[in-house]
Amino acid sequence: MTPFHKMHGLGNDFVVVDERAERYGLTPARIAALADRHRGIGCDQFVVLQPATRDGADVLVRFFNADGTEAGACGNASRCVAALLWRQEGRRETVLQTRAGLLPARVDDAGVVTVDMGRPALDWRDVPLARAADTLHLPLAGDPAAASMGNPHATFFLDDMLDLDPVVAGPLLEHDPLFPERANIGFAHVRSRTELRLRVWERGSGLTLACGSGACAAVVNAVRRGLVERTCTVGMDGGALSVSWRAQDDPGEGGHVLMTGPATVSFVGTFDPEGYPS
Ligand SMILES: N[C@H](CCC[C@H](N)C(=O)O)C(=O)O
Repeated sequence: MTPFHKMHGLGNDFVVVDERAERYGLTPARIAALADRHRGIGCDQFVVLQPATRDGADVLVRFFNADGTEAGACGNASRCVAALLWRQEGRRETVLQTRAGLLPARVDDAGVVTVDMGRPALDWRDVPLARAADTLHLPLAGDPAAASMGNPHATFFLDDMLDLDPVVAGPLLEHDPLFPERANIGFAHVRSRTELRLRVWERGSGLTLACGSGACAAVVNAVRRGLVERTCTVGMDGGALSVSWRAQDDPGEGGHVLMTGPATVSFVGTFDPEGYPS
């Protein structure tokens, strides 16, 4: 049997499996079956811990969406992994090795987690887009902006959150040919110079209660457009994150995006991988 932790960050929920000591034969098909909310455990993303392979990293973290596809970043799950390592190993500060790079994380006395999500990528090639375009104003109806936090995000800025329904517009935009690797689609409303409202249709998982990398991308894109200050509260259906895009000349974290918020263990359990299609 394979042990797991069921966790969430503001309701964006995860199954976390630790493969640092043993591999469990987790194929994309098996992951998708385990992520299924009726036939499996159910989660937005499936998170696998493996031994770090880079100097300076404490753990390699891989993120898989509910459809079994692997993503380069997952902000909410990154906070959850940092919180789990704190609970299990007593380490407040850890470095997560992800496809987006090495992400330093810190758990404070109240159990609130800050992850340095690194620098956003703003060039069309790095989002990526299928052709050259201004990532501040994509050639799409609704004039979204795009940025990568190690995963692709398009952010729409709405006068009213009801102007676009994420459940209707999200899947069409996720699969737009402009996004060769698909995209996470953010629907944002600027409440003030320091507050955004956001809903995200996530690539490979659909509408989630919160999206950490999406909150980071939304703040980056809003700052680029001059809509907000560099430190913002991002309110999502599941709750709020604090996101700060450090100025380029900031000592130590210049140009990095810091994301702060909660991480929760819901329960622990076990499953038999052989009981799921490989
Ligand atoms: N669906 C995303 C991965 C999870 C992102 C989200 N759960 C977060 O907290 O950042 C993608 O395919 O890039």
